[in-house]
Amino acid sequence: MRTVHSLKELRSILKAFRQQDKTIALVPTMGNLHEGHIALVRKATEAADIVVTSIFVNPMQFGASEDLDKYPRTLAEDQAQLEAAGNTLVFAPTVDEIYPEGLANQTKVVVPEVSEGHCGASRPGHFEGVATVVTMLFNMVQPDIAIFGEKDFQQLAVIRKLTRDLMMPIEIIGAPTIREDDGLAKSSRNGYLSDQERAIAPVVYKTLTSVASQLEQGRSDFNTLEQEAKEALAGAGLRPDYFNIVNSLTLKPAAEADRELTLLVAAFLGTTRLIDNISVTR
Ligand SMILES: Nc1ncnc2c1ncn2[C@@H]1O[C@H](COP(=O)(O)OP(=O)(O)OP(=O)(O)O)[C@@H](O)[C@H]1O
Ligand SMILES: CC(C)(CO)[C@@H](O)C(=O)[O-]
Ligand code: BAL
Repeated sequence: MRTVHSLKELRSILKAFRQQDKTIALVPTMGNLHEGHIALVRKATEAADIVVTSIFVNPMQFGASEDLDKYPRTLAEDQAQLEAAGNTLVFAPTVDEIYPEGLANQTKVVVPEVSEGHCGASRPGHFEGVATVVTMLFNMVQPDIAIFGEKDFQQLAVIRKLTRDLMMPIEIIGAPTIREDDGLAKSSRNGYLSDQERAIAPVVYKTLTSVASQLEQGRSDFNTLEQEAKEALAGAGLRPDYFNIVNSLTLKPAAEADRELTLLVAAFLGTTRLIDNISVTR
């Protein structure tokens, strides 16, 4: 497995693979890899000949008061896990390589509708940053396939729409959320939790599954269910950011006639912001 830091090296290696008619899968990450990321890489190895994993903590998607500076950077450990999972190439560029003219002068990609609400409302500019860097990664790697986790449900919807709207010949594959034994979705940010917070964190998934089963049993008073879920989170010591029951495709508030629903949640535990979701068919 090779690691490259420059676009020039990346392009020259990929050109050789393309000349051999190899198919390429891209797994974009911000590093500090865990089993959730590795599941994406394994899926990629089944779907394409060559797997490129990018590791880039993208400053454009972080708000001014967010955790850009403290976000864990663990390249050596990440490389070892990727090698074991059958990854071919790691692309770990510097910020200057990606934004040589700085962030203020950078052309941006805006994805309407699905970027609005939920994390888009709580993290203004976040999905613009994600859509921009993912578009750039797609142009740099030119993959046949790209794999993203369903844990970031709204992000996956944003990327599906941008790929469709910009006519990119890339198949987007979503992969299920990998969880700890107690249900907590694996996330790099779980590492910020104190022992006491870590013990409380599974309440997020427990609340999701409880609301999901009530929907399956026929409840459709969505606003009341959302309110009850936020109260359950607050009662356990979390500070709910949002708990929204939405149409799985549009991410708009659920309507009585909708059959495919997704429950989207974000909540703070101390200073750590956790997100999760679960989908229900009724
Ligand atoms: N538990 C998980 N199961 C499946 N996919 C995941 C999981 N966690 C992250 N991913 C996916 O891995 C890719 C890279 O995500 P990222 O590097 O932000 O990881 P993360 O652990 O979600 O970090 P963060 O704590 O910053 O949200 C995304 O497509 C994301 O959806
Ligand atoms: C897709 C992504 C790598 C873009 O920076 C990031 O948002 C992430 O890790 O989910
Ligand atoms: N996992 C999505 C990346 C972010 O929170 O910035």
